[in-house]
Amino acid sequence: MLYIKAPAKINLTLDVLYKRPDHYHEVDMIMTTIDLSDRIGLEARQDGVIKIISADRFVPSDERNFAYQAAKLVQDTYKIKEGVSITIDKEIPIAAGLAGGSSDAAATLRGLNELWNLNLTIDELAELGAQIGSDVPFCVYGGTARATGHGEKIEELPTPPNCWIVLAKPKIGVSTADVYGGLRLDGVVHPNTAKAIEAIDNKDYEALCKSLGNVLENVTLKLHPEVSMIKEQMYRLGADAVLMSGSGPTVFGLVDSEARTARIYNGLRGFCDEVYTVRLLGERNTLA
Ligand SMILES: C[C@](O)(CO)[C@H](O)COP(=O)(O)OP(=O)(O)OC[C@H]1O[C@@H](n2ccc(N)nc2=O)[C@H](O)[C@@H]1O
Ligand SMILES: Nc1ncnc2c1ncn2[C@@H]1O[C@H](COP(=O)(O)OP(=O)(O)OP(=O)(O)O)[C@@H](O)[C@H]1O
Repeated sequence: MLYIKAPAKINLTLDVLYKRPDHYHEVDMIMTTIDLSDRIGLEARQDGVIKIISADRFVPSDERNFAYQAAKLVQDTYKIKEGVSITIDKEIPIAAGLAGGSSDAAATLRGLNELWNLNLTIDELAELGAQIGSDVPFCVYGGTARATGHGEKIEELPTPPNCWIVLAKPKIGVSTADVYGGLRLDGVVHPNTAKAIEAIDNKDYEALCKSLGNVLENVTLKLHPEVSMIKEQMYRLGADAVLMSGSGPTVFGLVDSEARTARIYNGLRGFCDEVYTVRLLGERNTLA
């Protein structure tokens, strides 16, 4: 069995520039991987079948699974006769704004490149990934990056200043399409992406904290007031900066002291089931 780690991402910034004539929005965002990961196991099979195995009953076991779609895309594109059993050990909360399904697809692409001896470059894997979902190319590379276009154009960035990250996910799932659909661009406050990149370049933690921003936040906050409540609690408990990731509903807080991280974690556990303390995973992926 070949095992590949599939880490979650958070959006340090998420700006939307305009609505495109296709069903996408033009975005400009900074994403970074965190050490909360699913584990993907790949085992070759000779019968041509793609089989998804997961103990988590919320993970689809058919062609709706992004890892399945990744394997099918590779089979069809490169006329592969072999099949694969894909085991998904799920740690990343589902429909959380943490790109769990996208990361599973990306890990499957990287793994199949090895299992089926495809010799594709990481750029070619990312291009394939864009056919599955907007977040998949970033997940193929990992690390930290600026993503533009509908999310598929990736420019590597240095690792952000070191800190702890507390994640809290309220008990609701959010549809990304609904959140983009509810966005009204007139009057939105755009994050300053250039300033955030400068803060990352300079490893300036305080400047990074000041430049976080996500234009989708207000849409999700209006739909789900419990997200606002978690944001307020995180601030009250002492996080240096607090933001919703992606289309939500997961909220993350940046903290530069271990003691404060523990206090925030313990304080949030009181009223939120899914709370995690994680670190940034600075490194970019090499091929699996
Ligand atoms: C919110 C983010 O997770 C931030 O990283 C991404 O922008 C969304 O990435 P994703 O979940 O991989 O999104 P996709 O599966 O490609 O698209 C789901 C739906 O979200 C909307 N969508 C997505 C990306 C984008 N740039 N504009 C959009 O309007 C579209 O309605 C699309 O049909
Ligand atoms: N491998 C997978 N793991 C989890 N969910 C999956 C997977 N494949 C498909 N899905 C479906 O995708 C939907 C979104 O789940 P996912 O966890 O990827 O959302 P997300 O983290 O909010 O994504 P993003 O941050 O990219 O918008 C779920 O409703 C789920 O049924």
